[in-house]
This record gives sequence, structure tokens and C-alpha cells, in this order.
Amino acid sequence: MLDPMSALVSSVLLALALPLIQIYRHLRTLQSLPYPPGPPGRLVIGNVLDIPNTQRYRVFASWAKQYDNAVVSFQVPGFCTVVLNSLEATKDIFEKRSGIYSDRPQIEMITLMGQNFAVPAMRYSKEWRINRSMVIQPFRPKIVPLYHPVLRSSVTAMLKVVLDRPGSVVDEVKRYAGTLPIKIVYGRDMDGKTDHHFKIGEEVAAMGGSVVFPGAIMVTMFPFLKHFPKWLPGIRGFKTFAEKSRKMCHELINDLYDDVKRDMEAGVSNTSLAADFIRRINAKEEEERDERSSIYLDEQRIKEVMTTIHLAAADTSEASISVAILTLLLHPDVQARAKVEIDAVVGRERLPDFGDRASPGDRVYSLANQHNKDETIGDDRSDNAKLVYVEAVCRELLRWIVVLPLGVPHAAFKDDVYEGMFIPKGAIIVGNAWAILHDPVRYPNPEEFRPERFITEDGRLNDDIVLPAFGFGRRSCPGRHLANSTIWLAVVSMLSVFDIVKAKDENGDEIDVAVEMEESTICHPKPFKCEARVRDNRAAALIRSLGSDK
Ligand code: HEM
Repeated sequence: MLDPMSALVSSVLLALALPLIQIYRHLRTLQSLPYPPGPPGRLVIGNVLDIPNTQRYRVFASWAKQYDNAVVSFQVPGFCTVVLNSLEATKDIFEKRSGIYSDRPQIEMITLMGQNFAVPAMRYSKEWRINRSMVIQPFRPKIVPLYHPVLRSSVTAMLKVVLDRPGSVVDEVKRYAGTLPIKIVYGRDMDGKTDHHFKIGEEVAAMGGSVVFPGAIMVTMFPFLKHFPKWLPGIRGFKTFAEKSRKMCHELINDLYDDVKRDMEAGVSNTSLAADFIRRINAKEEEERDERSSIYLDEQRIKEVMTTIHLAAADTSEASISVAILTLLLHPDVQARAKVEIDAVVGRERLPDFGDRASPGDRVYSLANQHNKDETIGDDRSDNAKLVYVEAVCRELLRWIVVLPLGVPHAAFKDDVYEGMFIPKGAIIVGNAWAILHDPVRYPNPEEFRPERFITEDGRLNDDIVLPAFGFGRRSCPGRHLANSTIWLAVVSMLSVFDIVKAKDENGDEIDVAVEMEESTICHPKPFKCEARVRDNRAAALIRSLGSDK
């Protein structure tokens, strides 16, 4: 028999030990569960050799078929990566369990490159919430129309240059998309400095995109390498790369912002996002914690969020609009049908505008009463006719070539079990947007470019707005409304006045073009040649008549 004191001590010990035993058992059970299926790894290097450098999204989709599971996984040193290849899995993981799966992996190289300030790289934290809300607020659907004048004037400038230099169309649409965020964020018109920032923005984004994928770079797998001196073989390369990025980021973060501040101090008017935030600091709003949005403003935060917007908006939109030109070039039938719709709905006297844009439920404009009335087409159009087919083209552009086919990787905040599979804390979680948008059940013949798939049998626009192209759950793209407007206006304006045609070589033969992408986190078409040939004298006169500040 135990004496009362020993009995008490035993009970206390037992009471303390039981929960610990339960936690231990729980962890053992979790860890004895299988990881999502995937190719068997090798000792030390895991699956490094199984991950191709190009078209990884296709390989992951093929693993899903091979293992008969939309959720697959692979290992590279330092990271377990789980790939979600179906819409259902992304909804389950990124939406229903968003509290677990909204973190980002910590990529050592991104920190060394000075790019960890950007919202897409931030951990799931209070800081991220504040900075993200500073991006969400100015790009809500109700606010985006405030940027329409800037979009229109940028498109007008682009059309005028392309009219004079038809072969420059790809460069000009990229410049339109890449400088637009600089205009919105810093209120800066096109000049040498804007052009310089446009170019370094492109370079910084490309450098960042090239290192984030698990296994892309040694120092990400083996972070201790950062402590090795630069003169050692294999170390100089990544350290020099990182330093170059850090310098450019420093310039991007400070330079244009400082100009806005200087302008404001000198009393020069500046209507821009940066100026709005600076005014709020000046009004001492930063001292009053905004309870609703929890925004606490300080100058460094504003600078970093402004640079985030510039970088996140420019490269993605540039890639998307170059894809649009490439795709239209390859599909003259689609161009022709879109032009018939534009001529009928908008006419030839003006450029299309946002009031012509269709929303889900809008009906295809009936051309039945327009037969044989080419000259008057559009004259008896109904007031509420909308550009349904053009909208479908813009959606199909996002679906057909997904410029972020694997999105931006998320990370698991803690251990989890999904459908009997163990997902460890810190695992990288990739949503395979390409696989979802090429699912043959949802999108029959997914390799074909067919805008009609977004139009119902009774001629209405369906409600599939291709959301996976903009990511998932709490980390999904806060700029998608602006992005959609940017792409729409460029595409519809180009179509209304130009034909995108193949360029000719010195012998007068057409130069063939195929879909070939430079692959990184954000995929751009490889350089290709084409021309934007003005449709006729009427279109040329229309472009010339446009004021640049329309
Ligand atoms: C066609 C153009 C665009 C595409 C295809 C695109 C796509 C994406 C994708 C796939 C993500 C990752 C979402 C995830 O992690 O699940 C993302 C994140 C982000 N995008 Fe966009 N984006 C575009 C334009 C823009 C624009 C115009 C802005 C700013 C106005 C913007 C700001 C951001 C930011 C700040 C994030 C990070 C969100 C976070 O980590 O919380 N993007 N975008």
C-alpha cells in the first residue's frame, strides 16, 4: 500500500504524464501515416533528379494520374513538397484549411537577395496581414475604375507608337503593362527614369522567380552555404547574384518614392498611391491605429508595399499580355470573330471602353439582323449590347497558357492529415493551376484555344472567371481586378484597330511562330516576331485622332 504522500505524488505525475503520452502517441500516429504518393527518392538528394527544368506542371499532373491521386509529393533536401492537382484539393486545403496553409516557405536565397520584404514572400503573420491589406484596399473592384483614365491614356500612347512601328507591338504591350503600375503607384509618366525602373523591375522579378522553386538553387537546400567565403568555388556565383538583386531592390524601394515625396514638399501636384499614403502619414494618421483594418503606417512599410505592387503587377501583366499577342497571332479566326463583335457593339467611330465590357450572364449580341449590312454594322445596336465574345477570349487567354502555372508556393503552418496522408509542418504546398485549368472534364480538349467554352448554350457568359490563374485562398492575388482590366483594355483596343499578323523575313516569307515559353515562376513567351497591321484608313485615322490624355 502506498502512503498518502506517495499516492498524491504518483497521481500528480500521472496527471502530468498522460497528456504528454497522448501527444507522443498522436505524433507517432501522424508520422506513421504515409506522405502523399510520389516517385521514390534517392539517398540524400531525394527527388532532385525527378524534377525537370521545364514544364514541371505537366510532370506533376502526370504523377497525379500515375498514382491515381490528385495530391502527390516529392522530397528535395530541406523540403517536402506537396502538389495539389485538382480544384477540389485546392479548395479543401487552401480554402477550408486556410488557417494551416496560408504561410510561405522561407527561401534563404530570397532573403539574401533582399526580396523578402515583398508581400508574396512574407510569412503568414500580422505584418503580412497589414501589408496585404494595403494592397487590397486600393485595388478593390469598386476602386479599380478610378484607374481607368490612366489605363486609357497608356493604351492610347501604345496604339500610337504601334501605328508608326507595327513590328514593335510585343515590346510596346509589355511597356504598357510594365509601366502602368509605376504610373499608378508613383504618378510618373513615361520618361527615362520610368523606363529604367521598368527594366530593373523586370530583372528583379525574373531573378526572384528563378530561385523560388524547391531545389532550384543549392543554397536553398543547404542554407549553411551562405556562411562560406565568396572566393570558394560555387559560392561566388550565388553571392554576386544576390548582391546585384539587393542593390536593385534598394533602388526600387527608395528612388521613385523619394521623388514623390520631394515633389509633394515642393508643392508639385502628384496623384498617386504613394502620394495618398504620404498624405496620410503627414496627417498623422499613422498614430491613430485604425481598428478596422489594423493598418499602422510607417514610411518603410509604405515604400515596401509600393514596390511590392510595382513588382507583382508589372511582370505578371507583361507576361499575360505577351501571351495574348502570341495567342491572337496563332488564331486569326478568333481575331476575326472578335472584330465582328466589336464592330457590331462599339462601331468604328470610337475605341471600346469599359462600359462595353461583359459580365457573367450577359448575352452574346445577336448579329442575325446585321447580315449584308457591313457598312452600317453597329448602327442599330441595342444600348446594352456587351462584348461577350471578347470577354470569353480574355478568360481563355488566362486558361490556355497559365503564366504562373504552379502559382506561388504556400507552406504548411503545422502538421496536418489530409485524406489519410501526412503533411508535415513547413511542407511546401503547390497549387497546380495549369493542371486545374487543363482538366479535360471541366475544359474538354483543354489544349485547344476555344473561347466559346465560357459561353453557355443560350449565348450567355458563364460564371467561370478562371480564378486558379490568380492563386488560392487567403494568399490569392489581390490585384486581379486591376490585372483583368489591364489585359481586357489592351486586347480589345488592339483588336479594334489592328490585325495581329505574322512578320515577314527579308524574302517576303512569313516567319513561323510556335508557343515556346521561358520557364520560371512567371512564364513569358520566348521572343517572337509579329506585326500589328492597322486594319484600314479608318482605324489609322481613329488612332491619330485620339488625345493622349483621353
Ligand atoms: C495577369 C496578372 C496577374 C496574375 C496572373 C497574378 C497572379 C498571382 C498569383 C498566382 C499569385 C499567388 C497567389 C497564391 O499564393 O496563391 C499572386 C499573388 C500576388 N499578386 Fe498577383 N497576379 C497578377 C497581377 C497582379 C497585380 C496587378 C497586382 C497588384 C496590383 C498583384 C499583386 C499581388 C500580390 C501583392 C500578391 C501576393 C499575395 C500574398 O502573398 O498575400 N498581382 N498573383
